Amino acid sequence: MTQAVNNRTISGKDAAENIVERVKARTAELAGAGIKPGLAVIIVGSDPASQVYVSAKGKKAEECGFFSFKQQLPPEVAEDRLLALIEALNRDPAIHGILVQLPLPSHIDAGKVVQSIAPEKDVDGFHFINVGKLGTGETRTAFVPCTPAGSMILIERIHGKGLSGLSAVVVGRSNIVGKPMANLLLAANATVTIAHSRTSNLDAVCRQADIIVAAVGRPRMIRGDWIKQGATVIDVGINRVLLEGGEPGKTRLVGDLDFGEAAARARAITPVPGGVGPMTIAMLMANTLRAACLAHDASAPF
Ligand SMILES: Nc1nc(=O)c2c([nH]1)NC[C@@H]1CN(c3ccc(C(=O)N[C@@H](CCC(=O)O)C(=O)O)cc3)C=[N+]21
Repeated sequence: MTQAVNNRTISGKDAAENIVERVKARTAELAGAGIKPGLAVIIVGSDPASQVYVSAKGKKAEECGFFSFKQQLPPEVAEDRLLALIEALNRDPAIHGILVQLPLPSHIDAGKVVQSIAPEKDVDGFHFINVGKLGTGETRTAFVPCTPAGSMILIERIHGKGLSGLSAVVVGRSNIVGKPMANLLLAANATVTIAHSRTSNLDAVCRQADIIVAAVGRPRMIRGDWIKQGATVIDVGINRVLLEGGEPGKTRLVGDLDFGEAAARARAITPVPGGVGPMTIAMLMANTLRAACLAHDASAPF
């Protein structure tokens, strides 16, 4: 179901298509030089949402002209077997990007698994080397996590590349979204606040934001009247909720904000679905292309 779209809506779908077109064009050129970007996605267990995301990633990789490899592992797989698979992919010259779908079952140490991925194949940008590069401004060779990287491109669509003089509030402090998002905003010269569920006067903190990035994973957590008039709103939340008044068991996706409430005050706002989600997948393609280019000393468009 699509939301009412107005001229304040930032279409992540359109922006993602634009990136994917550029990835396809460069991939076609590389084919002439015998280079084919390769993406390996590992999924443990059969969580339905994870299955949907992983198949979307594989499909997009094929659409881009990549070599796409998916390894499905049973939920009870031993950590050692997963680490051995990653080790083999680290050595495989046909693979430029490795993604282990999160979350992992609790008997597996997700941190250990993520850190076992070769930093130059870490297209999720979760390895300490890439986290450190982002934090120190070494963005030429860093892999930036896909969701914040995609969110930043949507922000640039509204504000251009520099955010000097603007106040940005990131609500959420995860290693996957909140912290890297704050680093990207800081690198663009915004004045950045990282808020979270234990922030006092969260409403007042949000109200002073020229740019607000909501990444808490709680439906409608951020209210419309917490949005400063004319602010740019990036809704990273992907929450599946029961459809009120609909067939029992039917669900729909909502963000961390009430779209209607926030759209009434925002200058620009991302919808859910069709906002940050498609950008996450597009940036995974961009990162994989970049990994292949870096591996072959070829120039990358990103
Ligand atoms: N190692 C790892 N890397 C990830 O990047 C990663 C992960 N694990 N685990 C799960 C989260 C979630 N994630 C999404 C990607 C695309 C959409 C997306 O395209 N959403 C569509 C809607 C899809 C639908 O209808 O369900 C949209 O917002 O328009 C959503 C969520 C990547 N993740």
